[in-house]
Amino acid sequence: MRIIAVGRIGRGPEAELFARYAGRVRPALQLTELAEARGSTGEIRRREAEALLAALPASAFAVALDLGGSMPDTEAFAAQFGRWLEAGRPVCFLIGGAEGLDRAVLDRADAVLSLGRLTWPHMLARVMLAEQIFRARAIAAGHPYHRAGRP
Ligand SMILES: C[S@@+](CC[C@H](N)C(=O)[O-])C[C@H]1O[C@@H](n2cnc3c(N)ncnc32)[C@H](O)[C@@H]1O
Repeated sequence: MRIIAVGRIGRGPEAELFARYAGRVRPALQLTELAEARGSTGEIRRREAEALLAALPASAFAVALDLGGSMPDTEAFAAQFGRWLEAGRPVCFLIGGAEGLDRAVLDRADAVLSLGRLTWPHMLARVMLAEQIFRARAIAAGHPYHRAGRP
């Protein structure tokens, strides 16, 4: 499984947090970073869309991260993610840059996932996604990391 994301995380707290969660995921969670494009808002979206789609394997099951996507709870996401993995296509999550994802990416996506109605910086979106992927795999494995329900 792979995250294909616009922007380079460099060093810093976001990189440390991403590594903390991504490093625990099995099978390994790969990261492909793409350069942020320049130009007008439309040009940025279009150029970043071209790069995202070029980095996406033709056989991939593409999951676009977008505010307009479905908003499953953690258990539903874990179940859905398990089915995507079992289907055998490489699962690739796509995260946009500051201007968001172009329509072309959303049209290619096999699923569109929202992390909630709040807009997050793209570097934090990648951290939150990595945590949820780790949590989903922990649920699938029966690992006690996820404590379901309220105390
Ligand atoms: C700063 S946001 C882009 C905001 C942009 N104005 C838009 O409406 O999409 C950068 C990227 O982070 C991801 N992102 C941020 N908040 C998100 C959320 N609540 N749900 C899903 N993805 C989110 C998306 O991939 C988005 O393209």
